[in-house]
Amino acid sequence: MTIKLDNVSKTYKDIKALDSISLTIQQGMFGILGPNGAGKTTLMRTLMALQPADDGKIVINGIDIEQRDKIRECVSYLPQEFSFYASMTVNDAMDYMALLGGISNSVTRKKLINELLAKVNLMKQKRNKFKTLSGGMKRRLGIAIALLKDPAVLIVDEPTAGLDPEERVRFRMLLSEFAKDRIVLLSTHIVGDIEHSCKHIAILNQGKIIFDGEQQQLPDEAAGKVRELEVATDELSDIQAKYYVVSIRLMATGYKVKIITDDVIGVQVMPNVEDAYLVKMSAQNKSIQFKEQDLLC
Ligand SMILES: Nc1ncnc2c1ncn2[C@@H]1O[C@H](COP(=O)(O)OP(=O)(O)OP(=O)(O)O)[C@@H](O)[C@H]1O
Repeated sequence: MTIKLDNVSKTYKDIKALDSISLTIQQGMFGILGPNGAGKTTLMRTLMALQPADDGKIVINGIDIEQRDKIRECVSYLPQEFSFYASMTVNDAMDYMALLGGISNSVTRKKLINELLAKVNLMKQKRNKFKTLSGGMKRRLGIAIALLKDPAVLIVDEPTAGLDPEERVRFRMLLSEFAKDRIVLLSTHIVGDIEHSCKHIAILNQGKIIFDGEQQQLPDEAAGKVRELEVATDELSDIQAKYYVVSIRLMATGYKVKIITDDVIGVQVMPNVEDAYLVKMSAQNKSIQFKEQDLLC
């Protein structure tokens, strides 16, 4: 079970959304991490054969991406915003999608639907209308629908967007379960989405792969570049202006600030995965500004 991309490029007018991407993705969970505009959606759409690349070669499980119908048979996609007919019940939604997918035998459909709803823990909600489901339940229904055709590849966009912490954990565990016998590709800009579930990750930035490997390599590569210092309240803005700030924690007096730098200042700390990701990004894109919600205040 493999996805192989070889020098894949895609340009929209003057924007190179994918720039000579080469990747090999094996069975299990694989994370594609990158900021907004990195090219993640373009990559996902290309892998689903929804749009062609301009250059390069993609082969999924031995099938060339040019064989679109065959590719669509083995690749399923769960979008970030999964929506359905509001008044349709969970069971009817599954039945409708199974019928559309060509499962004409009603006994086969019923058995499959029950199996999948049990797997995603939605049996109790079987007769509930879509509009009454929580965000997490909707996403779990989305997964059950995506699995109807038993795809070899499941692509999930921003897996935990809008979910509460408990649902996030449950959803990640569910995806890990489904990755035991298929490729589950997670596309996200949130490190936490892939941190505990994906052994292998690729970081995409401005259409280029800037890291491809085991997640645990990342902190090692960033070692020596992250430092922590305590600053008084009136010094904070100077530090923010001078350094690439990763996080800010409010202390009894002032703040504890984590920065990316080669300067010998404060104390050196071992980077976590998120710090290491930001070290990579800072090396690529010096002008990135972090939004306030990205910082721990
Ligand atoms: N149809 C299009 N026409 C023109 N430019 C596009 C089109 N689709 C995407 N782009 C541009 O290509 C680049 C990559 O976009 P893409 O949506 O693939 O990134 P992304 O990583 O998915 O971002 P986000 O997380 O914000 O969805 C961006 O600069 C975007 O503006």
